[in-house]
Amino acid sequence: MVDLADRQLGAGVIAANDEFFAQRENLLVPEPAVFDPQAFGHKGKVMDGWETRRRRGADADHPFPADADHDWALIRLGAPGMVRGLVVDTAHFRGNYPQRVSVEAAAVEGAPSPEHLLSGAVPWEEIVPRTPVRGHAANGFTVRGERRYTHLRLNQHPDGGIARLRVYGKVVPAPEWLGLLGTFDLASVLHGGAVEDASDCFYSSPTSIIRPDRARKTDDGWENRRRVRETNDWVRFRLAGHGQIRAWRSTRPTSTRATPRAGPRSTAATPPPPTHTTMRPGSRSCPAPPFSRTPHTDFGSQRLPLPRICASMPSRMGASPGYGPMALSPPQVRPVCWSGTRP
Ligand SMILES: NC(=O)NC(NC(N)=O)C(=O)[O-]
Repeated sequence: MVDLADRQLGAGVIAANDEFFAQRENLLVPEPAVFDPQAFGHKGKVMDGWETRRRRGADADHPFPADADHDWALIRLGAPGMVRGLVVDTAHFRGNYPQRVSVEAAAVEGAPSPEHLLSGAVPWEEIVPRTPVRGHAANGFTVRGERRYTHLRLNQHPDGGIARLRVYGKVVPAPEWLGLLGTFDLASVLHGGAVEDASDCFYSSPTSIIRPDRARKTDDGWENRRRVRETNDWVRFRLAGHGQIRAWRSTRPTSTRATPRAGPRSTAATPPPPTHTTMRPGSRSCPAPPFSRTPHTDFGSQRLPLPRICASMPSRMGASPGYGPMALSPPQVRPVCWSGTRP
């Protein structure tokens, strides 16, 4: 699945009501959050995340925050789509994480301002109800529903700090936009292409090679582990829809083949990946969602690509290992149990 809130797809945190201790933009930094125990600034502990000030009540007669008091951040998704899962990562926020979080979502085309999004004219739907979270943990939520969203509102009740937000889902571009483009990259994640499977993801995810941005360094690409065996490494892509191939292009080391041999689980005679294709407006077909409709608590048991890819990236994930399990199970949204405990 794709992180719809990936900064490299164009996602951004466009507003927040408060960012006293740490800036909202940190929420979408691609790398794991870091912590320097010696780093203190004029306001307090330097934190890698979005952290608001502590709330108090309205006056001496009401010393504590009211039930409705909360802090919020507005996120523009890099690509519109259906949200399947969220990770609210409170890494390194051990005493200053929020007591509860909630997430709302809306679909507004174009580039709406924060003022417009908050004006009351935009209908927001709650996709994660107010739910207690753990500190220094990756708090995972499964989201069900077929609605397509462009923006999220992340709320912390009543205040606190969150290191990272990841929004996993399926890209659903506007059909009118694809029709206007005419010829476009049918494999691109921005247009709904996705990686279905791959022979190896040891160093990095193969989704890297269908991202719209240019690779800047080696780990911006797909790299498998080095070994000798009977087959080449392979990736199976799901294209955005049926299309007429005009051209295709790949950037690869010279020793690899343009037409990969089918891997053990790939479809036979897989053609080379198309990149520039024409799609007839309205011809796009959405594949079945990767989540089942039954409640579940574990991404892994649903055979989702996320943990499999993460699990096969020990060199990267090793930088921030361990996420505590959660015991909460609200009706529509279920926290995901992750193995291990943060050090
Ligand atoms: N040590 C802290 O984290 N203090 C406060 N936060 C920061 N960032 O200083 C707080 O508790 O809100």
